[in-house]
Amino acid sequence: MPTPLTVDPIRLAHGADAIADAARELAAFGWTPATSSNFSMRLDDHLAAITISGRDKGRLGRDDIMVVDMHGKAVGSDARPSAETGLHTQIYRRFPDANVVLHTHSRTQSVASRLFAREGRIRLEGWELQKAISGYTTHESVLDIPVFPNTQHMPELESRVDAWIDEGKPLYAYLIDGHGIYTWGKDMPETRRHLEALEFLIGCELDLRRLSP
Ligand SMILES: CSC[C@@H](O)[C@@H](O)C(=O)COP(=O)(O)O
Ligand SMILES: [Zn+2]
Repeated sequence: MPTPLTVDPIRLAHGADAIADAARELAAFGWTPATSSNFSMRLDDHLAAITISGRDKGRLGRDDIMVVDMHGKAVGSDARPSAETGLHTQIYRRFPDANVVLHTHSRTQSVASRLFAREGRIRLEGWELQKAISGYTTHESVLDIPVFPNTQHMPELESRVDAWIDEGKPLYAYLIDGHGIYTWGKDMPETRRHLEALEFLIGCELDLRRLSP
Protein backbone atom coordinates (compact mmCIF):
# COMPACT_ATOMS: atom_id res chain seq x y z
CA MET A 1 0.00 0.00 0.00
CA PRO A 2 1.43 3.48 -0.84
CA THR A 3 2.42 5.67 2.13
CA PRO A 4 -0.22 8.40 2.66
CA LEU A 5 1.05 11.87 1.76
CA THR A 6 1.65 14.03 4.81
CA VAL A 7 1.35 17.79 4.83
CA ASP A 8 3.97 19.84 6.69
CA PRO A 9 1.71 22.35 8.55
CA ILE A 10 4.39 25.04 8.81
CA ARG A 11 5.21 24.87 5.13
CA LEU A 12 1.49 24.96 4.32
CA ALA A 13 0.93 28.01 6.57
CA HIS A 14 3.82 29.87 4.91
CA GLY A 15 2.60 28.90 1.44
CA ALA A 16 -0.97 29.94 2.24
CA ASP A 17 0.19 33.31 3.59
CA ALA A 18 2.34 33.94 0.51
CA ILE A 19 -0.58 33.07 -1.78
CA ALA A 20 -3.04 35.24 0.18
CA ASP A 21 -0.65 38.23 0.21
CA ALA A 22 -0.01 38.03 -3.53
CA ALA A 23 -3.70 37.49 -4.29
CA ARG A 24 -4.71 40.54 -2.24
CA GLU A 25 -2.31 42.73 -4.20
CA LEU A 26 -3.35 41.32 -7.58
CA ALA A 27 -7.00 41.79 -6.66
CA ALA A 28 -6.23 45.43 -5.77
CA PHE A 29 -4.92 45.85 -9.34
CA GLY A 30 -8.35 44.66 -10.54
CA TRP A 31 -6.95 41.47 -12.05
CA THR A 32 -9.20 38.99 -10.16
CA PRO A 33 -12.78 40.21 -10.73
CA ALA A 34 -15.79 38.38 -9.29
CA THR A 35 -13.88 35.51 -7.56
CA SER A 36 -11.98 34.67 -10.76
CA SER A 37 -8.31 33.64 -10.80
CA ASN A 38 -6.45 30.93 -8.89
CA PHE A 39 -3.06 30.59 -7.27
CA SER A 40 -0.83 27.78 -6.07
CA MET A 41 2.55 26.98 -4.57
CA ARG A 42 4.51 23.73 -4.62
CA LEU A 43 5.01 22.41 -1.08
CA ASP A 44 7.27 19.45 -1.90
CA ASP A 45 7.76 16.84 -4.63
CA HIS A 46 4.23 15.46 -4.15
CA LEU A 47 2.02 18.27 -2.90
CA ALA A 48 0.92 21.81 -3.73
CA ALA A 49 -1.14 24.42 -1.87
CA ILE A 50 -3.93 25.86 -4.02
CA THR A 51 -6.90 28.19 -3.65
CA ILE A 52 -10.27 26.61 -2.87
CA SER A 53 -12.76 27.05 -5.73
CA GLY A 54 -15.02 30.09 -5.76
CA ARG A 55 -13.37 32.14 -3.02
CA ASP A 56 -12.96 35.92 -3.27
CA LYS A 57 -9.29 36.14 -4.20
CA GLY A 58 -8.93 39.59 -2.68
CA ARG A 59 -9.87 38.31 0.78
CA LEU A 60 -8.10 34.99 1.14
CA GLY A 61 -7.06 33.62 4.52
CA ARG A 62 -5.37 30.35 5.46
CA ASP A 63 -8.77 28.59 5.43
CA ASP A 64 -9.20 29.42 1.74
CA ILE A 65 -6.14 27.40 0.72
CA MET A 66 -6.02 23.59 0.54
CA VAL A 67 -3.58 20.87 -0.47
CA VAL A 68 -3.66 18.69 -3.59
CA ASP A 69 -1.32 16.03 -4.93
CA MET A 70 0.42 16.46 -8.28
CA HIS A 71 -2.64 15.02 -10.05
CA GLY A 72 -5.05 17.48 -8.47
CA LYS A 73 -6.52 15.15 -5.85
CA ALA A 74 -7.45 16.80 -2.54
CA VAL A 75 -5.24 15.81 0.39
CA GLY A 76 -6.49 16.18 3.98
CA SER A 77 -9.53 18.27 3.00
CA ASP A 78 -13.10 17.82 1.79
CA ALA A 79 -13.06 21.22 0.09
CA ARG A 80 -13.18 21.56 -3.70
CA PRO A 81 -9.88 22.77 -5.15
CA SER A 82 -9.87 25.35 -7.94
CA ALA A 83 -11.79 24.25 -11.02
CA GLU A 84 -8.51 24.73 -12.91
CA THR A 85 -6.29 22.72 -10.55
CA GLY A 86 -5.22 20.44 -13.40
CA LEU A 87 -3.51 23.34 -15.15
CA HIS A 88 -1.46 24.08 -12.02
CA THR A 89 -0.37 20.51 -11.33
CA GLN A 90 0.49 20.07 -15.01
CA ILE A 91 2.97 22.96 -14.72
CA TYR A 92 4.55 21.41 -11.61
CA ARG A 93 4.86 18.05 -13.38
CA ARG A 94 6.26 19.48 -16.60
CA PHE A 95 8.57 22.13 -15.12
CA PRO A 96 10.46 20.84 -12.07
CA ASP A 97 11.85 24.34 -11.39
CA ALA A 98 8.38 25.92 -11.23
CA ASN A 99 7.23 26.39 -7.63
CA VAL A 100 4.46 28.98 -8.00
CA VAL A 101 1.64 29.31 -10.55
CA LEU A 102 -0.48 32.47 -10.86
CA HIS A 103 -3.62 32.76 -12.99
CA THR A 104 -5.46 36.08 -13.37
CA HIS A 105 -8.31 37.57 -15.42
CA SER A 106 -7.29 41.18 -16.04
CA ARG A 107 -9.14 43.24 -18.63
CA THR A 108 -5.95 43.56 -20.70
CA GLN A 109 -5.37 39.79 -20.65
CA SER A 110 -9.02 39.11 -21.50
CA VAL A 111 -9.26 41.57 -24.42
CA ALA A 112 -5.88 40.56 -25.85
CA SER A 113 -6.76 36.87 -25.64
CA ARG A 114 -9.75 37.49 -27.92
CA LEU A 115 -7.90 39.72 -30.35
CA PHE A 116 -4.93 37.38 -30.80
CA ALA A 117 -6.81 34.07 -30.63
CA ARG A 118 -6.93 33.69 -34.40
CA GLU A 119 -3.13 34.00 -34.64
CA GLY A 120 -2.78 31.49 -31.79
CA ARG A 121 -0.10 33.55 -30.04
CA ILE A 122 1.14 37.00 -29.10
CA ARG A 123 4.70 37.53 -30.34
CA LEU A 124 6.70 39.87 -28.09
CA GLU A 125 9.75 41.27 -29.80
CA GLY A 126 11.92 44.33 -29.20
CA TRP A 127 10.59 45.23 -25.75
CA GLU A 128 13.09 45.98 -22.97
CA LEU A 129 10.72 44.44 -20.42
CA GLN A 130 11.14 41.00 -22.00
CA LYS A 131 14.23 40.89 -19.78
CA ALA A 132 11.90 40.56 -16.78
CA ILE A 133 11.27 36.98 -17.91
CA SER A 134 13.95 34.68 -16.45
CA GLY A 135 16.43 33.61 -19.11
CA TYR A 136 15.80 36.62 -21.36
CA THR A 137 18.80 38.95 -21.45
CA THR A 138 18.03 41.29 -24.33
CA HIS A 139 15.17 43.05 -26.08
CA GLU A 140 16.57 41.41 -29.25
CA SER A 141 14.71 38.19 -28.51
CA VAL A 142 11.38 36.64 -29.38
CA LEU A 143 8.92 35.63 -26.68
CA ASP A 144 5.80 33.84 -27.90
CA ILE A 145 2.79 33.66 -25.58
CA PRO A 146 0.36 31.08 -27.01
CA VAL A 147 -3.39 31.69 -26.92
CA PHE A 148 -5.28 28.42 -26.43
CA PRO A 149 -9.04 28.04 -27.02
CA ASN A 150 -11.11 28.15 -23.85
CA THR A 151 -12.92 25.07 -22.61
CA GLN A 152 -14.47 23.96 -19.31
CA HIS A 153 -12.84 20.55 -19.89
CA MET A 154 -9.39 20.86 -18.32
CA PRO A 155 -7.87 17.72 -19.91
CA GLU A 156 -8.43 19.33 -23.33
CA LEU A 157 -6.53 22.45 -22.29
CA GLU A 158 -3.83 20.33 -20.66
CA SER A 159 -3.31 18.42 -23.89
CA ARG A 160 -2.86 21.69 -25.83
CA VAL A 161 -0.28 22.84 -23.29
CA ASP A 162 1.46 19.44 -23.48
CA ALA A 163 1.50 19.62 -27.29
CA TRP A 164 3.17 23.06 -27.22
CA ILE A 165 5.83 21.86 -24.76
CA ASP A 166 6.35 18.57 -26.62
CA GLU A 167 7.07 20.48 -29.82
CA GLY A 168 10.08 21.87 -27.97
CA LYS A 169 8.74 25.44 -27.97
CA PRO A 170 9.68 27.57 -24.94
CA LEU A 171 6.74 28.22 -22.63
CA TYR A 172 6.75 30.84 -19.86
CA ALA A 173 3.07 31.69 -19.88
CA TYR A 174 -0.09 31.19 -21.90
CA LEU A 175 -3.36 32.97 -22.49
CA ILE A 176 -6.72 31.24 -22.77
CA ASP A 177 -9.16 32.81 -25.22
CA GLY A 178 -11.71 35.06 -23.49
CA HIS A 179 -10.38 33.95 -20.14
CA GLY A 180 -6.99 35.05 -18.75
CA ILE A 181 -3.32 34.23 -18.32
CA TYR A 182 -1.28 31.51 -16.63
CA THR A 183 2.33 32.07 -15.69
CA TRP A 184 4.79 30.53 -13.24
CA GLY A 185 8.27 30.83 -11.77
CA LYS A 186 10.75 29.49 -9.25
CA ASP A 187 9.23 31.47 -6.37
CA MET A 188 6.59 34.11 -5.65
CA PRO A 189 8.73 37.18 -6.47
CA GLU A 190 9.81 35.73 -9.82
CA THR A 191 6.28 34.69 -10.71
CA ARG A 192 4.91 38.11 -9.71
CA ARG A 193 7.57 39.72 -11.91
CA HIS A 194 6.58 37.50 -14.84
CA LEU A 195 2.90 38.30 -14.39
CA GLU A 196 3.44 42.06 -14.09
CA ALA A 197 5.82 42.14 -17.08
CA LEU A 198 3.41 40.15 -19.24
CA GLU A 199 0.44 42.30 -18.25
CA PHE A 200 2.46 45.38 -19.26
CA LEU A 201 3.78 43.88 -22.53
CA ILE A 202 0.41 42.50 -23.60
CA GLY A 203 -1.08 45.94 -22.88
CA CYS A 204 1.58 47.52 -25.11
CA GLU A 205 0.76 45.10 -27.94
CA LEU A 206 -2.93 45.98 -27.56
CA ASP A 207 -2.09 49.70 -27.76
CA LEU A 208 -0.02 49.13 -30.90
CA ARG A 209 -2.97 47.36 -32.54
CA ARG A 210 -5.24 50.25 -31.55
CA LEU A 211 -2.86 52.90 -32.86
CA SER A 212 -1.76 51.15 -36.04
CA PRO A 213 -3.63 52.25 -39.17
C1 LIG B 1 -15.82 33.31 -11.57
S1 LIG B 1 -15.59 32.87 -13.23
C2 LIG B 1 -13.89 32.30 -13.29
C3 LIG B 1 -13.75 30.81 -13.10
O1 LIG B 1 -14.57 30.13 -14.01
C4 LIG B 1 -12.30 30.38 -13.30
O2 LIG B 1 -11.84 30.71 -14.59
C5 LIG B 1 -11.39 30.97 -12.30
O3 LIG B 1 -10.40 31.61 -12.62
C6 LIG B 1 -11.65 30.76 -10.86
O4 LIG B 1 -12.11 29.46 -10.59
P1 LIG B 1 -11.84 28.79 -9.18
O5 LIG B 1 -12.57 27.48 -9.25
O6 LIG B 1 -12.35 29.73 -8.13
O7 LIG B 1 -10.34 28.62 -9.09
ZN1 LIG C 1 -9.82 31.39 -14.72
